[in-house]
Amino acid sequence: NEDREIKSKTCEEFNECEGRVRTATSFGLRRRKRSKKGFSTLERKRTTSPPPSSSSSLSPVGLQVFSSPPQQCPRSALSLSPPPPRMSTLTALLLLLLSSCFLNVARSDLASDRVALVALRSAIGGRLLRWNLTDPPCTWAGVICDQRREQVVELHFPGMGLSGSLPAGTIANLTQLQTISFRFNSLSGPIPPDLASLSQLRNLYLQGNSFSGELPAFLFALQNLVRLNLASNDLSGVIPPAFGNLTRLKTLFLEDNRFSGSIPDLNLTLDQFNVSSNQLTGTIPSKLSSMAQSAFAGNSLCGPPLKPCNATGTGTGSGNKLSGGAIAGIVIGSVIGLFLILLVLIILCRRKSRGRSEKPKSLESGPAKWTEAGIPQTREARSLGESKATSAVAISGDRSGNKTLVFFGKGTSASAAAFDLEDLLRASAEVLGKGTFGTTYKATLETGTTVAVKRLKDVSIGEAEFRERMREIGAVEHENLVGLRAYYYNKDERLLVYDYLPTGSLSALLHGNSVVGRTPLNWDTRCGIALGAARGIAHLHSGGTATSHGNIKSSNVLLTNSYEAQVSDFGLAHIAALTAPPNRVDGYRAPELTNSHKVSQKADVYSFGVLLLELLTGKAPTHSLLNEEGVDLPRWVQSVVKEEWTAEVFDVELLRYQDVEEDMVQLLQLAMHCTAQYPDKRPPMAQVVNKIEEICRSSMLQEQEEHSGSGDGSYSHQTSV
Ligand SMILES: Nc1ncnc2c1ncn2[C@@H]1O[C@H](COP(=O)(O)OP(=O)(O)OP(=O)(O)O)[C@@H](O)[C@H]1O
Repeated sequence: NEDREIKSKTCEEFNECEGRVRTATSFGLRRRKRSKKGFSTLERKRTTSPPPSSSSSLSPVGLQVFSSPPQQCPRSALSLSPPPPRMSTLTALLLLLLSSCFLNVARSDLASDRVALVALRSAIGGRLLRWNLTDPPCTWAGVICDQRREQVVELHFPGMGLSGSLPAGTIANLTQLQTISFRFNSLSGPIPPDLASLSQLRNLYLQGNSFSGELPAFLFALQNLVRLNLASNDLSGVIPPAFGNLTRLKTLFLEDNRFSGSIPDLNLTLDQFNVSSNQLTGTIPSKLSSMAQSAFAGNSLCGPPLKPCNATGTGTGSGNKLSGGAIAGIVIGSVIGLFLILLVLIILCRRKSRGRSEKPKSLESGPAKWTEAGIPQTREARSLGESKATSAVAISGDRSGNKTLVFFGKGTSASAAAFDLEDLLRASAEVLGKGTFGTTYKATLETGTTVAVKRLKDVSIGEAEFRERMREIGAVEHENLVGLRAYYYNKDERLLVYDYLPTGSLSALLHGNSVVGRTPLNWDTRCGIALGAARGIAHLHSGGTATSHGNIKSSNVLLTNSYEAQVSDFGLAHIAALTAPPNRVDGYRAPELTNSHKVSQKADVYSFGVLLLELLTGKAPTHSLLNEEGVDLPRWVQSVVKEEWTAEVFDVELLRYQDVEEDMVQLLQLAMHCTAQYPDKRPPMAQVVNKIEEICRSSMLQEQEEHSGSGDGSYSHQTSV
């Protein structure tokens, strides 16, 4: 009876404690799966060791119970065999000895993990893995331990410049590893034989290295593997049918290697699969026919989803195989032919349009100018097909002779009627980009003033309504909003004049061509941008429930010289909503907006959430299909987080800021909150601002101190490398 009592007390304590564990992990982000080894130890322990004396001093073993459903606890307690006779002192002593022995084993587990990590570091990392060896291994960058901090369960060393091959006897000793991410390093040699010992391994990311040789047999004994990414290595040989043994496998990426032979008929239900850019031949197994064509591109494969196979097992076409030279000849011939046809067409078109528009000769050679026809005569403008569309348009004043720009605001470069329409027309212009509402140009006036001019297309609302809308937009002044400085209206042409922000957009900064010397954004800068953009949007929303932006995305977050964010294009979605639907990028659009004319504050919050995810992951939602995960950004992040490998979602650039990891996770949680599927579940923008302030406060304060301490007034966004 005493024994039964003790056991049910233990269960109560465990359940009480479970509540706490749940709260601590309620976001589901930091939770780690418990190891099987832990469970089996528990089973042994539960029948042998005395219960912990209080819930606050629960041993780690006690916590293991919570991985079973709560109701199982009393059941298992009651289902125990009849109570044993009273414990003798000797038995109690023996139990004490056993439990202390167990704790020592746990301690020695971490000690041996530590030894393995140090060996790994000296083999492939050197100083690149900046660990303070006097700290416990669970605090080392990229090393994640189980909840009891007794064993290493995950290693994340993406893009850290690691090189060399993994010697035997290093990671083999980290027996509880569930996730290994060594992606985008320079590791070489065969697939590490040490992996054979890691029976708990679920996620293995070795893509973007120089591993070579054939796929080893031990890989197919890792029964727990769910995700395997070996893309972009130098692996060769065949794809073994033994992959079929990995019954839990959901993701298999083998693209960009030198695999040959055919794809085996795997009896697996894969969510993600890619073998493109190898030397594979033969028919695609029917089970893989639902995958995208791109998953097989760059091989000599046939069958759905590619073209049907002929008798020889290659793509349809003539039975006789064409030689490589013949194929190359045909391709080159077709390209040249096509090019010539295009050239003739272009010459004909240009002659025709020249005749029609009687373009002044000086424009051909002179500096790019806005002409009286309102055409910025730059090569870019012409290539965008603008000349033709606008050649009949003249900003020569409407019938009433109105040739004036209407100005708003005060005291900035573009305001205070510092120039008139004539000045604007004489300015040299450069296309910045073509968006939903028209084309935006950078116009440099002869005085040296630079402004951004948006040339609206397809606005069919009446003049009075247009002018009223402009008055409303022009009245909005906020440091995080790109203010409308002036506009021009006549029945054929509408120009909006804004301050020009030289640093460009967040989109260009995050995803711009990786120009040499491009500065990656550090954590503080990203925090500041998130906060600035949130404040700008919150200011718009403070104008009443009917006010919303309607087109929030990273190309509409512009940056000042000191990397402060200003949100642009506000108010335009409402104008477009009255005419044509805004061409909002799907990746930012809230799921409830099936009718793209609709805009709402809650939809803005969703778009802003996607923007936060973009800042944190470095991935562009518009390119979601190109993400290796092949899903939209919120869904992808959710799936990664659900699988408990949170660190994987963050931009590689951010992974070096280990001291703000908690802040990053909190911002990620906020982004997920903003992108909740149901609008009611999303927080209002004012709340979002408060939360970002709270999350970013410490790092921003620190940065402000450094800033004021530097005394030169400059703001550095350089990443400390
Ligand atoms: N005031 C400005 N200063 C500097 N760059 C600007 C300014 N306004 C717009 N841009 C840049 O010009 C380009 C075109 O902008 P535009 O607003 O026409 O299209 P978009 O932002 O790509 O799409 P959308 O029209 O849907 O907002 C974008 O790269 C944008 O970042």
